[in-house]
Amino acid sequence: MQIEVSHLVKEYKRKRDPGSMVKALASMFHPDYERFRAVDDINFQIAKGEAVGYVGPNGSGKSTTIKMLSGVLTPTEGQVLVNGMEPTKARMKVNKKMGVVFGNRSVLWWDVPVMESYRLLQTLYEIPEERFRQNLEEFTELMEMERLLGTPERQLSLGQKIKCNIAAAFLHDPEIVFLDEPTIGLDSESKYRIRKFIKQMNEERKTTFIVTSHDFQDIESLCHRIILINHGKLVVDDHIENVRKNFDRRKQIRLELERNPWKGVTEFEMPGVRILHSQESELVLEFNTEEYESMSIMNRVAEKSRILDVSINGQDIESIIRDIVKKDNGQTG
Ligand SMILES: Nc1ncnc2c1ncn2[C@@H]1O[C@H](COP(=O)(O)OP(=O)(O)OP(=O)(O)O)[C@@H](O)[C@H]1O
Repeated sequence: MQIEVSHLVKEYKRKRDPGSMVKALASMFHPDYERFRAVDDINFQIAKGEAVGYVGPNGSGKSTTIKMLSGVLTPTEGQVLVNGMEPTKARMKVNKKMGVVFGNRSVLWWDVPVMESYRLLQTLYEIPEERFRQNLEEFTELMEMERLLGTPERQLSLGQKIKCNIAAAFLHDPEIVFLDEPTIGLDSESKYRIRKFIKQMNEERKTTFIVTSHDFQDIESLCHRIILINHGKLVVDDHIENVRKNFDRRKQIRLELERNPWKGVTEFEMPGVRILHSQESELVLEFNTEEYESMSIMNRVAEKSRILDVSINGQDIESIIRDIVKKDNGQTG
């Protein structure tokens, strides 16, 4: 396995909630700290060439995990091995095999042409000239960035900046690349190009990817597997298709009716079936697949109106994940 994470824990200190105004004032002078687990006993393994979406709500511990995988933070307990090495102990060696792309941070120098930044990275990572040239040629062609190389970063648009940062992350032929919100703030054309480039690197070079993103189109288009964490604990680790199969609980039926008897009605007569939309001839219902089958709902509708057309949709992965998190938090609905 290329990445092995076992019983990984990271504890931070945070100020204890004082509970009352008086205590809050007192705690300004004598703050009372408590330790809490941002990452709490996580285990997973990632093989070379996998593309994994590491997802979870804000504050669930994603960045903390990635920082431990890349050797920036030392685990409180447990172990991370990258190619058999502990990242904090062999930081230079491990870093040479890694690349990072932060959608909202840059590794390029603000004031110098992009090419000069690349040259500095070449020196830093000791990239042989021939390899550097081949990679640069391939990346500039794939992401159409020839014109950008002579421009300082400060003059680039957000999309151009991200393209240049992505190319920068791949110049030293990393085996593992961390992508943190790689397409944040981009238009759909730039998103498409960037995702295409990343997929190509994954398929042709077998680069391993760990993607943390709140944009589930990134996750769906780039990753085969999802690891979901919540409050620092691992909740799901499976192929996206299995997550869809095992957790898709809500379906929507869109019906075109000759006459819609539920027009202006807010409740459907079968408990638990929700009316999402009801117009002249269109009715959209949502139901839980553990409670009902689509046929029984359609039969009930057909008792009152002729059905002209019907389509049935499952949940998208984003709403499936949202439901799993809600359930894990002990919420319903
Ligand atoms: N240096 C730190 N000191 C104390 N607490 C921290 C520190 N860094 C993060 N935390 C806390 O640890 C928890 C996990 O944070 P982390 O940044 O790993 O979450 P995340 O899943 O990456 O969130 P987001 O999606 O918002 O980026 C949060 O409660 C956060 O406030």
